[in-house]
Amino acid sequence: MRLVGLTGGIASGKSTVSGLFKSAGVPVVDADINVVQKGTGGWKKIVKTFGNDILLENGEIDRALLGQIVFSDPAKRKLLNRLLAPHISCGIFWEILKLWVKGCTVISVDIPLLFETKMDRWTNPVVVVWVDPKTQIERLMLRNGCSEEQAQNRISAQLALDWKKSEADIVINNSGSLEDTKEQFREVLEQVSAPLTWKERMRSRDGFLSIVMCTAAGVLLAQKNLL
Ligand SMILES: CC(C)(COP(=O)(O)OP(=O)(O)OC[C@H]1O[C@@H](n2cnc3c(N)ncnc32)[C@H](O)[C@@H]1O)[C@@H](O)C(=O)NCCC(=O)NCCS
Ligand SMILES: Nc1ncnc2c1ncn2[C@@H]1O[C@H](COP(=O)(O)OP(=O)(O)OP(=O)(O)O)[C@@H](O)[C@H]1O
Repeated sequence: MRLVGLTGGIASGKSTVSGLFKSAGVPVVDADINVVQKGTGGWKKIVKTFGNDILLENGEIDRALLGQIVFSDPAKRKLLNRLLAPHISCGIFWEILKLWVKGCTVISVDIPLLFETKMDRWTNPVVVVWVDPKTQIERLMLRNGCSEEQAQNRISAQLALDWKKSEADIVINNSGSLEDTKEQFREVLEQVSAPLTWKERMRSRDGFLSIVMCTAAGVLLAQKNLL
């Protein structure tokens, strides 16, 4: 099984490229999916830590408010990351397991903080969706309807996109048109669809064992309230 690590910077185009993978029939696991949904372990920890004021009337997390808090306060962001880390890795693990049981041989895993959380060890290849800084900030401001300062705060909350680019196995430059990106994607799809070499198989086996161990450790620590 090949786990493609899909990452990039905020608003660099990960979801756009995820969409291309899905259209090509490659399943995508989204790291963020349901992690703060009402009633989940992640939701409970957020309410316990940030209080009931973080909830909307329907009991869901007020994402806009939580985003404002954590993207303007690095200590609170670090705390949120620590609270959610075991739930995120656990969620990714189960999604991969379900797809593996179904017989999927190539799975794309969309993890915005792939390098920050060191999950790049699990995946091969690592695909970084890169965008030039000016376009990134313009797209982020447009999509989120936020100021330049707010957009910059969110960009600064992650490792530099140019550094991620330098660590990538494959780079998709999403600074141009959607058609440009689709053109690059066609080549990427060919590369990731190629059978794994022996070296890659060993690496993915080690990666899979790391996922199992990290998830088990995370769940155990979370149960003992050590996280
Ligand atoms: C803070 C939250 C509520 C903001 O929600 P909102 O709907 O405004 O943004 P959304 O979830 O679409 O995230 C947009 C992008 O922000 C970036 N981002 C999200 N969380 C973080 C974080 N903790 N640190 C740095 N960047 C982040 C990612 O690039 C992500 O793709 C939400 O992002 C969240 O719950 N984050 C914590 C989960 C997490 O760490 N996700 C990354 C998993 S690898
Ligand atoms: N090539 C492109 N041309 C024009 N607009 C684009 C292009 N690619 C993405 N966009 C737009 O830029 C914004 C960010 O793209 P996308 O949501 O795919 O990024 P992301 O990396 O998944 O973002 P996030 O990290 O915030 O989840 C969206 O509004 C999207 O429609």
